[in-house]
Amino acid sequence: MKIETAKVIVCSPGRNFVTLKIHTDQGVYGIGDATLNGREHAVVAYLEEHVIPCLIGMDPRRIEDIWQYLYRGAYWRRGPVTMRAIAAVDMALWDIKAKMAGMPLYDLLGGKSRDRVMVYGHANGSDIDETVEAVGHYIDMGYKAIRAQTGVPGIKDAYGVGRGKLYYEPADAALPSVTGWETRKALNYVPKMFEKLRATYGFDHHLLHDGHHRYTPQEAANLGKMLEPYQLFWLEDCTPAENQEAFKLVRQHTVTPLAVGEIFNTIWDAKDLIQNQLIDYIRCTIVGAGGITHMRRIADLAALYQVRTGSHGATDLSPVTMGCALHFDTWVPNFGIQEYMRHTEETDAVFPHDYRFEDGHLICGETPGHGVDIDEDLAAKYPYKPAYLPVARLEDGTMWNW
Ligand SMILES: O=C(O)[C@@H](O)[C@@H](O)[C@H](O)[C@H](O)CO
Ligand SMILES: [Mg+2]
Repeated sequence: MKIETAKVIVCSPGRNFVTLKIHTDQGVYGIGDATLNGREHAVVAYLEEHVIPCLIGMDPRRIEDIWQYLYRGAYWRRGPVTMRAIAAVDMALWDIKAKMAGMPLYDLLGGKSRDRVMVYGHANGSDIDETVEAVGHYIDMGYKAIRAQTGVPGIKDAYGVGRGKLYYEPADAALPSVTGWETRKALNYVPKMFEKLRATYGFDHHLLHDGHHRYTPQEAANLGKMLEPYQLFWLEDCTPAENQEAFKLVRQHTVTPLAVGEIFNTIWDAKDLIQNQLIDYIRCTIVGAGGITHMRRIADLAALYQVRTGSHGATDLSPVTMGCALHFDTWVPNFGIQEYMRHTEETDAVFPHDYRFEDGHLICGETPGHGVDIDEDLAAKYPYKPAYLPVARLEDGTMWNW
């Protein structure tokens, strides 16, 4: 069996997506997600110029060997561009293998460990009252777990506050928009939001919060400690994780569960955090961390240390990643939770899929493969539009972490 052709499809049905489609000489094709929000064309070039020419003629059944070839063979290994390109190839090859086997991907991975996958949605508002109302909207939609983010008085465009009710798209401008940040103001306001949320809705629902890399380790420890009475499911990205050691300081001061990893792209980014049990959930994604092949390694390492998966699932991860993630989540023994920021109807039309939302959970389909396809004719109607993620500056103009 041979890879006959492969092509990259770039489209923008509501937001930009990069999709790799691999055709084999047996008439079966597979697709993979290669979207890197705000840097899409870097991955397009990597795939078209440096990966696809090597793939032609390879045996698509040799998923592991192709993964090792693309990882070790690049010499310049790791990084978000390289690993997203490898992920797209990997997803497409697993899609092909499952189609050839006539089984849904979760079956090929080892079968179901659960029938459905608990997800969390994004509730946000310009202030505490608006966010409390938004959380109520998610509870009414049946969510068991809800992330809550609020605007903060005195901070321009604080992280996580969307423009619409259900959809939130941070990549909002043809050049990076400038947002503000001031940690002290956030530390004085965020705990009040969770106090109001628990007072309003009690403790029956999981509440989550994303620190989005904004705090120093000491500030993150302070926030984690202040949130303890509200029993969060997790505090995410509480401090930048390049220095994995930093989480020791946070862990010493708080029992609020910690989650990190959406910007990680290999197991090496997470190894010390997991082995030293500095986190409770690993947020790596199939598109961000080298595909299903590498995500299995990350999940298996995490399982040794009782760390559970909590994969990133923002709108900038295409339905192809969501489809693969749901099959993975249905199989993986140490599953925690799956983020699910709903895609727009335009996006869902370009990427027909068989997963469905029900009672606060997602259920993957039974179609052979990962259950997601791309309508190329419809995709062509949505040309790429440059869109950057914002940047963040402190009040004195210092560049900060968006
Ligand atoms: O946890 C999350 O969902 C966020 O961190 C993301 O929405 C993140 O801001 C975007 O994926 C960036 O493209
Ligand atoms: Mg996040």
